[in-house]
Amino acid sequence: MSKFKTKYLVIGGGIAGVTCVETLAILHPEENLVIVTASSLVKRVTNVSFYAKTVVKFDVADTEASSLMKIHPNLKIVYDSLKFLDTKNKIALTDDGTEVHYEVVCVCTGGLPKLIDSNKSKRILGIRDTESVKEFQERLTNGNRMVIVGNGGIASEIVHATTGIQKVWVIRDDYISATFVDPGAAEFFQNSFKNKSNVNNQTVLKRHVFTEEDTVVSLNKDIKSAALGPDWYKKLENTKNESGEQELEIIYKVEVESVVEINEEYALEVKLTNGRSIKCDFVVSATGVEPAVNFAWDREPKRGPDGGLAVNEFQETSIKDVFAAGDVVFADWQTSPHWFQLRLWTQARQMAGMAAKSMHARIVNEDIWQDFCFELFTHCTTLFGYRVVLLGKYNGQGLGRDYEILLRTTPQKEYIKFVLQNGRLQGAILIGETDLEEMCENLILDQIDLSPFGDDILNPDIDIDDYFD
Ligand SMILES: Cc1cc2nc3c(=O)[nH]c(=O)nc-3n(C[C@H](O)[C@H](O)[C@H](O)COP(=O)(O)OP(=O)(O)OC[C@H]3O[C@@H](n4cnc5c(N)ncnc54)[C@H](O)[C@@H]3O)c2cc1C
Ligand SMILES: NC(=O)C1=CN([C@@H]2O[C@H](COP(=O)(O)OP(=O)(O)OC[C@H]3O[C@@H](n4cnc5c(N)ncnc54)[C@H](OP(=O)(O)O)[C@@H]3O)[C@@H](O)[C@H]2O)C=CC1
Repeated sequence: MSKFKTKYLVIGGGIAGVTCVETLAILHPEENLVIVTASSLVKRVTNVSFYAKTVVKFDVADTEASSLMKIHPNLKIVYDSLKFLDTKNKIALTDDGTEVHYEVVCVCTGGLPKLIDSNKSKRILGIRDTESVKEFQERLTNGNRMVIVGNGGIASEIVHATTGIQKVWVIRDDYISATFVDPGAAEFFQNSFKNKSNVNNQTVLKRHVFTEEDTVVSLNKDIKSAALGPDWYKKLENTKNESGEQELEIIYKVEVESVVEINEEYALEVKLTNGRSIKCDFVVSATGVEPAVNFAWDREPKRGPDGGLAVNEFQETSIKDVFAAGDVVFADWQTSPHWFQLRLWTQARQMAGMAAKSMHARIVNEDIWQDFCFELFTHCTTLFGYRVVLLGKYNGQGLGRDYEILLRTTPQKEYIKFVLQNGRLQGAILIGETDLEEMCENLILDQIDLSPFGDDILNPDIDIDDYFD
């Protein structure tokens, strides 16, 4: 049994754990730091580019955990899983019996896919790490029909990236990609992938006083490695069943009632709440994540309603000197009006940077303030081949019924939505190469009254940046 003594301890080698190590390497390189990671490959952020002060795009790369020693001279890596955290005596115990005595610890154990009907069949797949993608690729190569359940990031990416297989996409909303966009943007995406050659590219600009009800109008119209990163689905592009048919059917406003294994041409029968049944080779359950608090404690910390470790604005749990960051966390502070939690790379990175600063401040006995990045929700991603930037309350989240939406859309080129309340910008969806990120960031953060500008704010013939220079 090995024993280590350290000031700083980090648990988990995902983006949160590694960012915490990297930040501590800058803040306190002369102190000892131990990372306990269940996987020898860890995630590192690379190619960071700033679209605005808080709008950051980056790549994520798998790297050997040992490479972290280059950035932190006093780092010790324990390749094992945390089994028990004794927070009174400040000892972390791993599966193989290693004891790490720490002063401050940061728990970054991530999340696990939350599957529908997970006990019933091995053919219900969740996507989280490299191993689960390999299994998915095998099923894709040999399958003829899959059912995709869920309407968030993973489902949208799978629908876009897979070919040569029939896809039945089962969603409980009445428009696609509801986690990230609104019905209008969903229509923009669908028109792009349905009718590439037959689109009138005229720009349409309109203002509409929306209520929340309007925004849902039918369009008819056991963790072993870290979560994947932004470009994971590119691996799927070369995985095809050459003899398979390419076909997509979207079934709106239904849920899965049951999934039964059958012994017929297809191995599964999926029954839906609308009475329909679909036979398929496998199901992808892209139905969200749950926090992975997969170890025991001497005393239970406060948890959020989703089971995540509740943390304050300094990323500290209800147990002193126990910090947490990333998907395992529930943000339990009074958030700023334009920020909310979504389990994303960006937030794992931001929370881990904050946790590292707080841990360092505790050790050196300094005061600290919450980082500026928590002032504004930002997410930069790619959906259906388009750059998508989401800012603030981009879907009117929590604004009640009293807000306006200003839209500008040019089919196949861009979709821009401003969410305004009392004439002030509260959020925005920017799809395509709009170049509006910085202006929107400033307008939301400064809460400038935009009523004098009317619809000119989004008039394509006017350079709106000039107004605010
Ligand atoms: C398919 C997919 C695509 C995604 N795409 C995007 C995207 O495009 N943009 C975006 O912003 N976000 C994306 N996300 C979300 C993003 O990956 C997560 O929000 C982020 O990875 C969370 O990082 P984390 O470090 O908190 O957790 P994880 O990445 O899950 O890392 C947790 C780490 O802890 C380790 N661990 C767990 N338990 C223990 C234990 N007991 N002891 C020791 N180690 C342990 C694990 O091995 C792992 O290394 C995607 C997620 C998935 C699944
Ligand atoms: N490009 C990006 O930024 C990407 C980000 N990610 C992140 O990775 C994580 C995992 O992605 P994903 O699994 O897509 O999770 P998301 O949280 O993005 O989406 C989950 C979806 O599943 C739906 N859902 C939940 N339970 C059920 C159920 N029982 N039946 C039917 N639908 C259900 C949710 O609906 P409802 O909202 O109604 O609960 C929601 O539409 C998320 O944190 C996500 O943000 C993943 C891929 C890409």
